[in-house]
Amino acid sequence: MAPVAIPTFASHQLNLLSAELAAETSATALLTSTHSPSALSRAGLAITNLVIDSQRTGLGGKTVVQLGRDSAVGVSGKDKGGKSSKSDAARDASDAAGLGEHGIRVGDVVGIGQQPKGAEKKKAKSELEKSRVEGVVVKVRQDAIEVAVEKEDDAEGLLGGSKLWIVKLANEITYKRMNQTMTYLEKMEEAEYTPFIRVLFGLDSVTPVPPDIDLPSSDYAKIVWDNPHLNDSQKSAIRFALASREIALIHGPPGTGKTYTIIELILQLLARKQRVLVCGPSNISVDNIVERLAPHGLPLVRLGHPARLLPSVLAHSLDVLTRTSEAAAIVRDVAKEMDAKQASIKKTKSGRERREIYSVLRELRKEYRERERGCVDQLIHQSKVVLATLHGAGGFHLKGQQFDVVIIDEASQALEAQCWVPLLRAKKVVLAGDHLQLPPTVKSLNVKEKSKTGNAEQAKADGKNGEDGLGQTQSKTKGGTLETTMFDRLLRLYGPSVKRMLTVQYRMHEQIMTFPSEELYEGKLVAAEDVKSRLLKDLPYEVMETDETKEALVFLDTQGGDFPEKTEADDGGKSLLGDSKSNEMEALLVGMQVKRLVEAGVKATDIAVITPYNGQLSILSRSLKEAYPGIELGSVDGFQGREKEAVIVSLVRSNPEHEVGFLGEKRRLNVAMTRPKRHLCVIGDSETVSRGSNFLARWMAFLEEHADLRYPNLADLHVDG
Ligand SMILES: Nc1ncnc2c1ncn2[C@@H]1O[C@H](COP(=O)(O)OP(=O)(O)OP(=O)(O)O)[C@@H](O)[C@H]1O
Repeated sequence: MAPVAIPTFASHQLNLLSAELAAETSATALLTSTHSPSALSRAGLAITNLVIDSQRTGLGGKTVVQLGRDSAVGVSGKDKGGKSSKSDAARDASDAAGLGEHGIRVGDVVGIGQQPKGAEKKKAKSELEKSRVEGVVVKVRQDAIEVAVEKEDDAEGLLGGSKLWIVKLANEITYKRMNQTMTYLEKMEEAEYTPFIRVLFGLDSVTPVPPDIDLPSSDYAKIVWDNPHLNDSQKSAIRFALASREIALIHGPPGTGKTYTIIELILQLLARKQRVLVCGPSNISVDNIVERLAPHGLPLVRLGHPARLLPSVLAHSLDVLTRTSEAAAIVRDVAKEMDAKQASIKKTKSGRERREIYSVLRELRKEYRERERGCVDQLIHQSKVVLATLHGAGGFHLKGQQFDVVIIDEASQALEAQCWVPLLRAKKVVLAGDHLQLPPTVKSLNVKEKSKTGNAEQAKADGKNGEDGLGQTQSKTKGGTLETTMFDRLLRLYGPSVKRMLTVQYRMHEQIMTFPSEELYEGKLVAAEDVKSRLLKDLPYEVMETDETKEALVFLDTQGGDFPEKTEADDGGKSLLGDSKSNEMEALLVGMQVKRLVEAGVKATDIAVITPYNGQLSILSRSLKEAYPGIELGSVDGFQGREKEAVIVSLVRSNPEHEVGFLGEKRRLNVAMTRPKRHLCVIGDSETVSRGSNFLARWMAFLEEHADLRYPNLADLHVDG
């Protein structure tokens, strides 16, 4: 493939990103501007009638405000809390009331504002904008919510005495970082391009890795492995990543131990005195690595808002280290003083007194920041491994820092612009991912062509015949869409010579693995000894041997037209799910299969039902959630990265026109069929599905030949109830 002009690439990315941000924020903005606080609260996007219970200095010197229900609301005659401290009786009453049902979670960005009163409701948006204080939710309890406010001084404005409300906001920070990075790339003079940047765009060729690194005669053969259990493909990938000069892709099909391999790679790089920055697209992807790396006792630092980190990795968080390390003693003193001042605000009697305290607090905060800055620099400088989300690597903490290697886990789930945030600090990159599973979720259809139905699901399906496994949508559009990841692009630019594939999988029964392996992974996957013949009947708890539990692969073929699909909009009117498809008869079959598994002794928590269609998901939730507590129901997209002992896949599509919509996307099917460990049950109409693409036709043929094939009929459903 031809080299890419960097300014053209960057400006194309900027366009795509602005369309994506617009798609993300328009929904929130529309809601907050057109709905009253109480309507937003009913929709789970806001919590109303709040007062500040308390304030404290939280992690990283941030002011954390705790908001609780205004005890005057709904508890007539009680003390109106929030001024000094609530009376016990009022607190009991408000505790009992709690915050009610809402969808605000730890890590969400929220706005806290004065709640508009009745007549002002129409002006809710402008009121909110004026007085809004932004922050990140750090704790959610039944009766209170804690928010770390962004600009500490703002908290002052919230103490005016009137009722407050909080509303969930779109998180724009990730876009800001991507935009800054792309703008920087766009404006770079050619003379400023580093050799590494030139290679990433194909302006210079990648340095070839010596061909003998896996041979016993090579120096790389003498590596002393920290983990004695690595398999050969993992060792080879690590040698390759160590030997490569600029780029190494570690291709990890489902269950092949990508993260496992990355841990060893980090240890090997450190042994070679390399400075490493490890990133992932999500907090959980980064925490997963911190958790596995921490037992090795290395000096490591995890950047990121403490509210968003797993409790188990908090001890390595920069914010926490800034408080607990020796270097931090000097910072702690100021924090203590700030806490004392903050606590004294509650006791103030006049506005003047309060203002005085705030002015002292401002001075203290300035000092705190200066001392913290020194401490942070020291901590980061000492750490050989720094871990952050991709956009987190763009924060001020890493300003001026350079790394020998940047490792990006789950790279095929990351937007390319996101990857560039850490890469501007690097000389070499190792990307671990699987471009044959789903790419990052893109909300805007941006440059994708709309299908004749104008439906997003259908538009995605345009890729159904893309035989490269990536779908056509990306290759159709010059410059690609946001779904084209850096992993994809580098693979197209340089071909397989820049990657190594992990080939032993530790998840699936051999029979479940065979089709995806043959079709997508060149037949190279091997099932590890421990998993290749594991069945449900061998679970470590008592499970009866039945037709279900002794089979790894079951196919319920609903061909014949008795199990027709339905479009939500067929009911008349546009439902919230748009025109997502569903299939009620198929949902009954799913119910029947779940019942059989549970009756055989399989725990509901070991079963997942997944389907590509939200319409189907909502039917399944109605019928299964209550009957089988603990069962997991999910969309295919939402289940990526997960696994379960038994998985039932409901394909939904069954129509005389043989249309398959976005079922045609290979990567989605790949994710669906590679989630189970011991049992995969596929339910679908082979007549419709096999006409969707060659891939689907081959899958149906494979299932007919190799699965335990059954042709359910309506009578079965009545018998099984
Ligand atoms: N060489 C190995 N020997 C034994 N077990 C292994 C080996 N490599 C990986 N595993 C096991 O395989 C499982 C998957 O590993 P890991 O979580 O690292 O995979 P992953 O590729 O990151 O996962 P996913 O496929 O979900 O992205 C883990 O339980 C891990 O312990």
